[in-house]
Amino acid sequence: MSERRSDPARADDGERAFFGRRKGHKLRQHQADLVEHLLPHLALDITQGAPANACEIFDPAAEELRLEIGFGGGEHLAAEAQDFPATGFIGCEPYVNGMAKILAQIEAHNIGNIRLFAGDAAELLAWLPNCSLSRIDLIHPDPWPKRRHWKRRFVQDKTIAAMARVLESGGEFRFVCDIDDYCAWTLSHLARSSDFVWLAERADDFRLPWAGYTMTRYGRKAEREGRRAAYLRFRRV
Ligand SMILES: C[S@@+](CC[C@H](N)C(=O)[O-])C[C@H]1O[C@@H](n2cnc3c(N)ncnc32)[C@H](O)[C@@H]1O
Repeated sequence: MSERRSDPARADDGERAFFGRRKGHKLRQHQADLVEHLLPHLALDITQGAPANACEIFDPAAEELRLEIGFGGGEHLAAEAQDFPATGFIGCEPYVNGMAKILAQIEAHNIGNIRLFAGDAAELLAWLPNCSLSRIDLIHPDPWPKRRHWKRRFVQDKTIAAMARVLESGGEFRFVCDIDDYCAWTLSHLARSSDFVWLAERADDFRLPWAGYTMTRYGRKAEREGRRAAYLRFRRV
């Protein structure tokens, strides 16, 4: 992974450094065409103010709005968007090769209820109005397993507060991860937030995916390598 030099510990004045990679292998011609010609129609421009009713980023306005952070190849995002056509979905992914993949699925299946942001989800969260989302999914986030890199994990007190601000009351933050330490980290960070409650009542509530869950590329990789994912659901109180 390419890394910025700045120390995220010093990015403490409201700014959060981004550490993922933005580019991988060269895009095929059709993928490059989609990024050049289709993405501008679907991309959110966060340099402009958000509409007071964020559902109006869709025309006609969506019934509700959901966000998937770091959608990777877009398997889960594309499936959810097709299963819930009245819901508007924002997919956030800084990695251009992932962006090309979701654009190909949007084109192939003529999906009309996805908008995209090709940047850091923390910036997108800051742009969204209060109480604008019914759900946020963070599926197999970059795990940053080394202790000195934990501060690069997406789940931090600040991003939890940002998610709490944009989620409506009763909305959900859903987190899927196959790295035990990151699951424990997320549980302990969410536990000390008064904005969320963990919804698990029995082990199967976090050991098994929720109904209708679409496995992602990283989920399949974890299974192949013998790691079991946890499926954590938190409700915004
Ligand atoms: C391990 S991959 C998982 C991809 C996909 N969710 C899956 O399960 O296959 C993590 C993804 O999160 C993206 N990512 C990392 N930091 C991010 C951030 N700050 N905002 C949005 N996406 C981010 C990466 O580009 C990468 O595609």
